[in-house]
Amino acid sequence: MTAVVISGLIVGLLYAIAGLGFVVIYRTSKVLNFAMGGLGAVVAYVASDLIDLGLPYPVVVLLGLLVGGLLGALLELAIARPLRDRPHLTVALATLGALLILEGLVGLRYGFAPQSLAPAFDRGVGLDVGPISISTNQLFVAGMGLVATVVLFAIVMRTRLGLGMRAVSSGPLTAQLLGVDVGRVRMSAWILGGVYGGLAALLVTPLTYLSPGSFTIFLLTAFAAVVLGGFTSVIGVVIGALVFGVATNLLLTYLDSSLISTYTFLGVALVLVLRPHGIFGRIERQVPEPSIPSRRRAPARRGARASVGRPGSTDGAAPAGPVAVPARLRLAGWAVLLVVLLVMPFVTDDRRLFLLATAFAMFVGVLGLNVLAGFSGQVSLGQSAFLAIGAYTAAVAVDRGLPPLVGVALALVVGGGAGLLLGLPATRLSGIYLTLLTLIFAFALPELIVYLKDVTNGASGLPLTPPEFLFVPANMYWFMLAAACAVGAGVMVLAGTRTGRAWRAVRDSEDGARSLGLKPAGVKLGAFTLGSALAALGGALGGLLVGFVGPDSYGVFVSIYALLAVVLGGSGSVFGSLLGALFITVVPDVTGGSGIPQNLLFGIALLLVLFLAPRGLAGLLERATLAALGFRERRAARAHGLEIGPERETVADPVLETPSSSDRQGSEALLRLVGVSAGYGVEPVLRELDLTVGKGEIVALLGANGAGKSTVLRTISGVIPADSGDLSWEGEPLSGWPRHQAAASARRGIGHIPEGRGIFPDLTVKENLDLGSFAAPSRSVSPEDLERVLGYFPILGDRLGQLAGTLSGGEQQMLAIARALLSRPRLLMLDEPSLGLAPLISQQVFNMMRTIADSGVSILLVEQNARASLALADRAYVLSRGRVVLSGPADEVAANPSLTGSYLEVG
Ligand SMILES: Nc1ncnc2c1ncn2[C@@H]1O[C@H](COP(=O)(O)OP(=O)(O)OP(=O)(O)O)[C@@H](O)[C@H]1O
Repeated sequence: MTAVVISGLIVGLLYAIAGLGFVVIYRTSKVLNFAMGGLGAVVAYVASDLIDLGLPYPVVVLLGLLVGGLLGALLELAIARPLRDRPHLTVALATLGALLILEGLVGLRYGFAPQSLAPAFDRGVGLDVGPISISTNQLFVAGMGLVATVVLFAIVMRTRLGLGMRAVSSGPLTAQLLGVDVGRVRMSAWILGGVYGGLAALLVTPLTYLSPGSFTIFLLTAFAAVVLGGFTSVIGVVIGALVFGVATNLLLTYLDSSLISTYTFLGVALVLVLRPHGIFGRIERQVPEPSIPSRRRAPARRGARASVGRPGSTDGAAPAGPVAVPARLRLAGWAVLLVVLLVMPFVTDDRRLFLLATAFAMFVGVLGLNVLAGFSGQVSLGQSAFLAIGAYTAAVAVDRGLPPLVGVALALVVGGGAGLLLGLPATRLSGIYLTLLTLIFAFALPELIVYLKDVTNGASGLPLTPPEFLFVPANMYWFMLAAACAVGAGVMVLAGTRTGRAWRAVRDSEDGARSLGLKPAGVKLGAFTLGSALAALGGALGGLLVGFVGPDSYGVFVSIYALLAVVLGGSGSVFGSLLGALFITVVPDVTGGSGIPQNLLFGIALLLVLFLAPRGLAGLLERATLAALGFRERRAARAHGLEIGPERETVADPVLETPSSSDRQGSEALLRLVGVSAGYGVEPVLRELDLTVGKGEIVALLGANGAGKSTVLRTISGVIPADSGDLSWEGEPLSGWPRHQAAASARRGIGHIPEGRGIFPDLTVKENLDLGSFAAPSRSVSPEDLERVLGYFPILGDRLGQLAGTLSGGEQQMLAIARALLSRPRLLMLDEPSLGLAPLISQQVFNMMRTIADSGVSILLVEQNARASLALADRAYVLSRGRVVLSGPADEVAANPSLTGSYLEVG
């Protein structure tokens, strides 16, 4: 028993190392890095080469870690960075593409046959404790595991980089405003993740075997262990991995070891149902931040909004698309396709017909996954299991004497039932937890099939002989085509109904869907059930084609290929599913003899699509057809009565008084904006704005809701770029600063406390204050600085060890100001500092601003309490629809009769 626990702990440490690599990247970039499996494979093969060269083992390990780190950096540069403005799922899929490429390349270089990697030490006994003996290699693995865990814990909890990582994890924009170089932090995390992935591969491979895909299989199990523990903390990951390692070892020893994945699945399902964020995890609290659309995306989004749910959009509405395809054209496209498919049996040979029939069966399964992932936003990796359920249902039915077609019909029903059962817990989970549960299900099912050998004939499989008329290849083709047409048309019709709209509403925003009166869990469960039923049908059809079903045909990689087909073809598109299914069926057939690994081709295709054609091959084809027919975006949109981009504002801007000419003078100006226009999409929010802040001045920025006040602050601190005009800081242009503009401006002395304060709730008060050091001139917070700032806010001194999320609203505001002051800003911009504060606390905050200004720091204040801010300020600007309509000394602005009521209530 003790020996089992000890070896379980060692396996657990291995899971922990791999898991830490995952988590460090996930926390900072919100990307599930599937490419880690390929990275580990490269490291292990390089190590094997180096050992063959006769290098000493420590050198091999060091070089292996170096390769891991370099690959981590490469993945960040090539995938995470260019795709950083795209949804996290897209980036995760891109890492899946990278995984396939890395595995393919490794296979090309070293072959796919399993090999062994020598362990660091031989397996001789290293330690005898009573009856238990631990091998030297086990001791080595345990030692490395412990060191790796402690080192990562120290980095995350005790270093400046770790503090930056934790800040980026819960509020990347806010971290930037504090001077954290988010790009550099993320790069460091990917390097660290690569090193940990490499280390895990070096330690695991000698215990198992070496093949291009072996480390990926280990990683997927490690992933289960990590999510079980809780994805949010280093300690949670380690404890979860250890518990998982010991539990699976105990199960392997004392229960039937052939059902290990099934037990794992049941255990994980139970934990996730009871604790949806893992045993030790909790929901990571995020700093509320505005979502800033990237420039490139903005127009496409408008297009997407215009095209979703369009009547006549028979394809069930692609998720995004700048061009709305006229319904007639779409119908004509389908008609042409149908004609081509109908003439196929008369123009091609039996082999090709069989290939196409296979693609149609695959299409049914892929469309099932598209209903789940593309239409309703649930990424499942369990599709292979449902394909297996369908194939086996039909085969068992035939085995019991039922006609094959009845078996196929039963597959649909049983698949739907199984989907309903798994969906009940799964659809209540969000994001990666749903993916995880379905992934483990996919692992467990082939094993369960072998175990239930009385019914399934175990590893030998079962025949699934089709009815006699299907022995003729052309008949098989017609049959599969008819099934594909029926399913495709059914999903298209459904996508255009209330149900389809509900899927898309839940996919786009669960909260939004709830506000429309929908129940997201029910909608998702419906989609999950349908998706599973279609997968099972696809599985049964596939079984009929081959005439046989066996457990080996339904590994997890089949799920990955199905997901690949969805994305390649076009997520949320029926036509896309057909193209995707054709791609994954036909391409391997065409390239089979070339010696190029299939994964390499799939990976390259996936990356190309994700980078160049986010709507998949279907979108690409659609665009090409429209271009060939002379459609242009705006013309196509107008043909549908749609408008791309908002109407230009026609209401004249009321001008109270021309801005004071002193704005354009003021040689002592610290900050100067001249003719600045800026915004978030196509239309500017700020229009030709002039504004200055002098040294030591308090300037108030007033205006009604939506006038653009926060946008002015965001433009100054570089959160959004100015479209035109000049911004200068002490006479130097602001735009000349490096890329991470917000971090750069913080370091140059522009402090920006955003609306909502930007406090990191899961960091302590002291850690929040330490973040002030990132933009400080000395890049550190000296004890004197801390004492000076705590002198302003003594209450914070008593709360240094407390989590900032537990502070009162007033204390949080004080913390935000104190943190900003620690970076020694020369201009402090505050956005609604009194929002939600009791009058007395508000007054204290205002008094503090006066003291700060008296110490030489300029203040630009956006404040809803106009009377209080005018009383405090030296000068004021009044904004309306992004233009300055009144400016001057604060008392003159306050006295202006047209101010009251027109733009804001003074007082
Ligand atoms: N993150 C964003 N993405 C897209 N548009 C935005 C974003 N933030 C603001 N806007 C738009 O810019 C305009 C100005 O908003 P802004 O928040 O600057 O106004 P404000 O004067 O600060 O208003 P409030 O007092 O209500 O905060 C509004 O029309 C708003 O819809």
